[in-house]
Amino acid sequence: MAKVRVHELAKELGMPSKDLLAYLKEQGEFVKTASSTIEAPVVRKIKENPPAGATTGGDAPAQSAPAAKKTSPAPAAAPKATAGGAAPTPGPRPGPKPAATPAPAAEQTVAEPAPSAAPAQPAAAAKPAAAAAPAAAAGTRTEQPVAPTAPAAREGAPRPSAPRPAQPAPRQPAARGGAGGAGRPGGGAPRPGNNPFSPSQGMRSGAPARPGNNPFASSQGMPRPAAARGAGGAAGPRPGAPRPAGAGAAAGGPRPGGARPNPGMMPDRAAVRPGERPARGGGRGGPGGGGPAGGQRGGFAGRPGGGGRGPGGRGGTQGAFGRGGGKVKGRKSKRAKRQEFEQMQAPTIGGVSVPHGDGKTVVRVRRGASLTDFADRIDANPASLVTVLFHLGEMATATQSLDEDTFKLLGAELGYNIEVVSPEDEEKELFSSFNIDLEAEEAAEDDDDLQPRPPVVTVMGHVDHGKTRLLDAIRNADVAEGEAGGITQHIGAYQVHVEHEGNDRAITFIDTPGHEAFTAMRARGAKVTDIAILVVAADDGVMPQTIEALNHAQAADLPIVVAVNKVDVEGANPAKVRQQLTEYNLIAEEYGGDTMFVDVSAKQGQNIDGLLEAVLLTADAALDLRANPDKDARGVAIEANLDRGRGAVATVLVQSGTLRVGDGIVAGTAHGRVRALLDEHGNNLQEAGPSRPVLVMGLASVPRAGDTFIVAPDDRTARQIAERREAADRQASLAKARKRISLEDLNDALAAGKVETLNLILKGDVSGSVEALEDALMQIDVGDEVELRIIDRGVGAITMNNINLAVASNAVIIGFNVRAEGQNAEYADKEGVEIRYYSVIYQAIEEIESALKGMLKPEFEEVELGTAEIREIFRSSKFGNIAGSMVKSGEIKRGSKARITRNGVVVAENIEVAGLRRFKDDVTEVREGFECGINLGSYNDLQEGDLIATYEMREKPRD
Ligand SMILES: Nc1nc2c(ncn2[C@@H]2O[C@H](COP(=O)(O)OP(=O)(O)OP(=O)(O)O)[C@@H](O)[C@H]2O)c(=O)[nH]1
Repeated sequence: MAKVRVHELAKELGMPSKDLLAYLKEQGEFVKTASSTIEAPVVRKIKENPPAGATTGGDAPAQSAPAAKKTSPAPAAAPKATAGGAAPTPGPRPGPKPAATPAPAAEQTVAEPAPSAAPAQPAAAAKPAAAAAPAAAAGTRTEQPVAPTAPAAREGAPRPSAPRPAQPAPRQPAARGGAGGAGRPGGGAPRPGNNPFSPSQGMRSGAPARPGNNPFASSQGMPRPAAARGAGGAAGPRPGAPRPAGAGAAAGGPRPGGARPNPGMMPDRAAVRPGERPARGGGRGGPGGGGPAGGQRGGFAGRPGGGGRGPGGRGGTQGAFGRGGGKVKGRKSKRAKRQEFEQMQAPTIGGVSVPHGDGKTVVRVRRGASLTDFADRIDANPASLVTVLFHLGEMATATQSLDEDTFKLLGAELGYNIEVVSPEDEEKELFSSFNIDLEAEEAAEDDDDLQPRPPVVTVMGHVDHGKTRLLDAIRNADVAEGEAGGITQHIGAYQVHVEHEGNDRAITFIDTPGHEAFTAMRARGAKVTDIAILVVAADDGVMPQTIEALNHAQAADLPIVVAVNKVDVEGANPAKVRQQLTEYNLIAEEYGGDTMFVDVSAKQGQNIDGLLEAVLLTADAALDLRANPDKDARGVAIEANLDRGRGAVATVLVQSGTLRVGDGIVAGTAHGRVRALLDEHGNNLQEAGPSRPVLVMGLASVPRAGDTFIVAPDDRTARQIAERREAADRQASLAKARKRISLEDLNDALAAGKVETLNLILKGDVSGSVEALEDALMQIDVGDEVELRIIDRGVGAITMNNINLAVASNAVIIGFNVRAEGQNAEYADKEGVEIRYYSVIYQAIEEIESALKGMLKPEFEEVELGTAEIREIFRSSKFGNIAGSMVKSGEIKRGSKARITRNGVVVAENIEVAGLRRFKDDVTEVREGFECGINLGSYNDLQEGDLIATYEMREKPRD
């Protein structure tokens, strides 16, 4: 959901922005100006509880409840204040269950009684209150009585956000359609109709509906709550529905679950709340439902040769409703193109020639493969497969990744048994061909083999909240080793030692802050991190990337420790951070949750040991961190680069086993023999055990961040594994590198073959920058006319191979901090290969973006030059009809294009002004207010009163 700004909300509430701003500031929200954004949960709260001065906004029950609260805060707030000690207790982290700090309750409701009640809080009374706090916090909103005893409170409301799943509200299908009114009756069943894209319609009417690759399906992408999907009738009881689905009824009365936070408070879920959005019937049906019919009628209503100007000419759904006649853009809209496509008859399978299997032939494709990949395997034309798939009721472009179901469907039709192989399976197969079975190896380990290992931690959070500073501070707090500030090398990860409960404990930190790197590694299947530290600046609060990081960490099932940073800054409000995060299911221990929040100042090095202790406590409580050190090492490459003096160097994290100097190792497509191991202090190590990050020297090439590594039984095996991986990568890289054109769009399939492509080869000094550059380039949006393909990428100098590939595929090479030297440069020159060198990523992106824009076909727009009204028709045997006209506006130019309208209706267009005369003289132009004779060449259907408008097409600059 888009964030709401202060002035927008103020408008909605019918009050001046500055009053709302003041109110928000009073409430402790981080807003500065009227255009500051407000978090969704806060918006909701404000709407439910509008401040004094609001004239509208807030639904009925919400308004009445807060009104009661506002006028008589005592009943709600007083018990809480006395029972709970309502003041936040910022500062150093209190004990695991400290005297309760039910800050949210205090803040959200009435601030005044809190401070006075706080200091005198006896510890004994605080304990039960601590557990009751969240319930109390939320309960004040609806004046629901709060159970005074701790156990009851725990059961009823263990944590403010957690109860979502605890209160399943069975959906009542009947209520949905009826109450909503707008809901399509019987939304659960596919509507019989003309949707050619429905897998359950058309040629294969028997095929069951299933999630697929239909770009129009609303249910694709991230799984969404059942309520969000159109055909949700089948969803049954929906856990977490805070109010009954009979929304009509629920909207009026107080919410049954009102005492708890509900999903509506979560910004990302607010959009799918059941009561607010009538269910769409059948995801696929939605936008396309009226499409074909509308498109056709629109087309017929328009002039022949539709798509031109004139009434109904546009041929879109507008035409279907009798509107139309608007200006036609230079390009057809996606919708128009789609409708055009819909109007085409679905091609029959006999119409295209595709090789058929015998029903048993097994074809293996990689997960994420496209029709092009499959076409390669069976020696077919990808465009034909697009057609076949279309015929089966699925739309996909030739380069779009298909899911397994779609491949199965296609395979069944063509007589192939298509097996989709995941990268993990591929890896397993590869290893097993060398008699290496990592799973069996692990399964054979028993408890005696496993030794405790240090946790591996990643620091995430919003920009500028202090991630880097915190990592620095932690590095410097390496007290046990007495090497404060002694980490001399950046190797991508480091280990610190702390004294914990009398033991020396190590913690490994990944030194690349941010969830992007973390997720990129995860995407490659590398599970590196055990615990995430979520850094939130206490003076800024929860920000968009805080939530993003949180989601990424939760998606990876990582326990989270929250570092509330910058507590030294004036105006820091650590309690507020705790309160904000409750909305996202991170409940501080102080509030009865199980997440440790630690107030720190990275800048002043304050309470870093507290944070490290929290990491260890969380690791011990939530994880079983053990590994077998007595075997060949297995792990992940964290970072790698090409070093001038040392060759390829890679920082790897050993995950199990022990890595030793002299080991034969293969990491991704790189292999070699470990020549030296260095730690973060630059010390030479002979070996590295589980959770130890080390810099490895001796690899022949540079692995990618996130590549897994293993110690191979011998050098030859290592080399062969690397080569096999490289070959597989090469095969997959072309298809994978293709920039996908908007999923919604099927034009690319139609236009396949016509698409202009910019092929790039990226080379850089460090794998990280090559990846960053590639990601950034893939995000360049240049519309659908140009395709950007990264056909190869790698670390190191620009080689002869790169240049040959560039020659073969007409590609441009981008050298990021690397060059083609000596004869390679000459060769590139000779072959006419363009190599562009950059050392600043943004410059590279900018230039490529403009290059792409330059490649775009010019867009033209029509510019009207002038109009003239025909006053008299002169017939000439030599020239045909001459229109004696008066120029009404602009000027009429010889040679320009003309359009004739009669009573407002276009009767002809694209006619050339062949001759122009003033009296007896031929002229090139005649201006407004003058009479002239216009000759329109062979076009003679002219009448007095017709309007001749002249225009020309001018190239439109791209923005
Ligand atoms: N006062 C104060 N300033 C801090 C603290 N921690 C970080 N800062 C400052 O906040 C700014 C941002 O800190 P960084 O560590 O660069 O933040 P980051 O999260 O790594 O930022 P990105 O790398 O841009 O994502 C710097 O100016 C730091 O000096 C702190 O505890 N107190």
